[in-house]
Amino acid sequence: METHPGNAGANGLLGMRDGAGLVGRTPEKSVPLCGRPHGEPDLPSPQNSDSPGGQWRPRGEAPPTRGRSHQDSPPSGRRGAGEEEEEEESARKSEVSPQQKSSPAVLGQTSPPVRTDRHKWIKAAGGPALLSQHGGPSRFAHVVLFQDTGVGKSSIVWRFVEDSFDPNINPTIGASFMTKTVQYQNELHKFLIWDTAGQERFRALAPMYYRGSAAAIIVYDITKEETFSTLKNWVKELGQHGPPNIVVAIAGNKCDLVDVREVMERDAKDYADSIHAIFVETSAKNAININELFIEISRRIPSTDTNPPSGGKGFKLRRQPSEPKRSCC
Ligand SMILES: Nc1nc2c(ncn2[C@@H]2O[C@H](COP(=O)(O)OP(=O)(O)OP(=O)(O)O)[C@@H](O)[C@H]2O)c(=O)[nH]1
Repeated sequence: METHPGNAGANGLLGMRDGAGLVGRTPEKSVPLCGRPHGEPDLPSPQNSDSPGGQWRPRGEAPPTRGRSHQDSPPSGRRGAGEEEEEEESARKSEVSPQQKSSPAVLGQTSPPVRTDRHKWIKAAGGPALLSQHGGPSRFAHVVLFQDTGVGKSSIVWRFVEDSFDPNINPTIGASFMTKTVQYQNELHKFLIWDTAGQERFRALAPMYYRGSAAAIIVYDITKEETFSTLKNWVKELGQHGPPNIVVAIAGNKCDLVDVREVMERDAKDYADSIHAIFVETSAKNAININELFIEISRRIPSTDTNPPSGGKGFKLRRQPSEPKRSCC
């Protein structure tokens, strides 16, 4: 089991968060938006996944040791699976909590390497058929998150990887890196996630992160109209300078705060449709549509094998079964 937050500074120092867990079966259809119940959940939550190694803990229990930081260079392009393995091993050498993520002091901290139960876990997840030649997940996807500070990028990633939420999370410095492996159809997909800092002083670093990415999640805060405006600048930049076939996803975060909404869901959806982007309203706080967002990204990233993913056109969004029952939006 692995978990880990961290940061990268403008000087190229970066942190790593690492985790793995199972997300269940294939999404089936589209529609639902934040807070609307949409039938029975079709994806097991992290809590009820059977991930060996105790990746997911019961709610209320203290988080596992989390946070890894290591010193490295930002990505200069997509890397091979073998390099990713090395990257992970390197990252296991030190740890940092999410509360510490902006503290330069933690960047040099180290702790004993954390043992990974990757192979055991993969076997339990589905057997050798899911393994790639090198024994790891069969697909890797670099995903990067962008936007202004405070929209909830880190919280989304933290929710996805660790299924936790920290209301006092610190601003990201530079960027942080985390991983999570999910099952999609008959494969294990490993997400390698760059969470970039939203503060203006780190703006110039963005190209280093999106150049090597297969997908970009541009997050806005539904309670702040200006974040929806800046989102369009990111879309434009990605269109001009990003990888040609990068999958773009737009996430309207904080949909638990619907009472103070400034961005209409319909407007955002229409815009997303106009640029052929994935769209979803999320709540990192209430764990709404976070897994679904990543699963849809996984679905849209072109497969390199001869068996392209099958299934419907959309994906089914749902309220996470692990969440409180109160309505969101
Ligand atoms: N109500 C609510 N608050 C959220 C949600 N997601 C994040 N927040 C809060 O928004 C604030 C900013 O969250 P972050 O995840 O640090 O935002 P960020 O976009 O990563 O910010 P930078 O790291 O500075 O780029 C924190 O106080 C979070 O607790 C959400 O879904 N709902």
